[in-house]
Amino acid sequence: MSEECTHDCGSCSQDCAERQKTDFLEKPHPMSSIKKVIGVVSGKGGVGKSLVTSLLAVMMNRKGYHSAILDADLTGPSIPKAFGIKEKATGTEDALFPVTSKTGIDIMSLNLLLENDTDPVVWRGPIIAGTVKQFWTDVIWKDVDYMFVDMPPGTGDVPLTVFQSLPLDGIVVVTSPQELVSMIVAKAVNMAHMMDIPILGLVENMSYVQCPDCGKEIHVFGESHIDEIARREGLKVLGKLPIDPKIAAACDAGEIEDVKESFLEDAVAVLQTL
Ligand SMILES: Nc1ncnc2c1ncn2[C@@H]1O[C@H](COP(=O)(O)OP(=O)(O)OP(=O)(O)O)[C@@H](O)[C@H]1O
Repeated sequence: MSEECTHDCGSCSQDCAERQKTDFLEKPHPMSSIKKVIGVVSGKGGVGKSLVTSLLAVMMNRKGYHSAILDADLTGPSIPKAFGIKEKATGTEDALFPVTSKTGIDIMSLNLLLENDTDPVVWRGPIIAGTVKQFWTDVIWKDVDYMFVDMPPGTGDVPLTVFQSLPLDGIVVVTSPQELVSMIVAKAVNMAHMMDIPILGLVENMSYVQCPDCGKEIHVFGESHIDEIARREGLKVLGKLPIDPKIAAACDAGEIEDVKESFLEDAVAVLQTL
């Protein structure tokens, strides 16, 4: 503690031994039961974060765990479409109920509450962040083994709220080869360290294209550096997903649960150890 200490930790950045930890964690609905909460993050939009969130939920569900998805990407909620969910979420005066997919994955997303899927969400940051918190506090999540939180891209207001309000057991960082991977990964790593949240590992999406004739892997964005970066940061690589027209078609058709390829087996193995 410095001699000038005012005992007001809120206005001081010193990381001294006396520092009081501020706990912003929100309590889930009293009728909820959620064992593990995993955040899926990316440095920028469009790298396939929602796809990886969906595939992780599908694969864990296939292993016999009850999966759920909290879609915190409110301005680009793509989860319901990938699962082909057309119905709307219902609720009572003091609770909301998630919609269950055809294989039993519970999902809450803003698009399940909007009258039209195409309604834009022209809300300011604090309203968006408040809504995400409500998806945690006001939704009854029953007997969930693994909840996957599809985070908005970047390190802005909403990801920060999720990091502070939800008891995350770990995060998975999704990158693509054409990102400035090293810097983006370092940012995510630093943010997670600041928040004391374990990084489970990295997933590289759009890593390569597999030639349908000879099976050769073509690295359209150049050679991947993910292994080298992971080594440098002391992280695991949890999977490399190819660019696959079948995946895009499954997302568009709402049939993500029918994707059988097991690109993320290493991620599943790590999740099972939590
Ligand atoms: N490996 C892949 N092969 C084929 N299509 C893919 C692949 N990864 C993602 N896509 C397609 O790219 C689009 C964007 O993916 P996705 O919504 O998962 O990205 P995102 O990072 O969550 O984006 P945002 O940050 O904007 O929400 C989707 O239509 C998806 O089907």
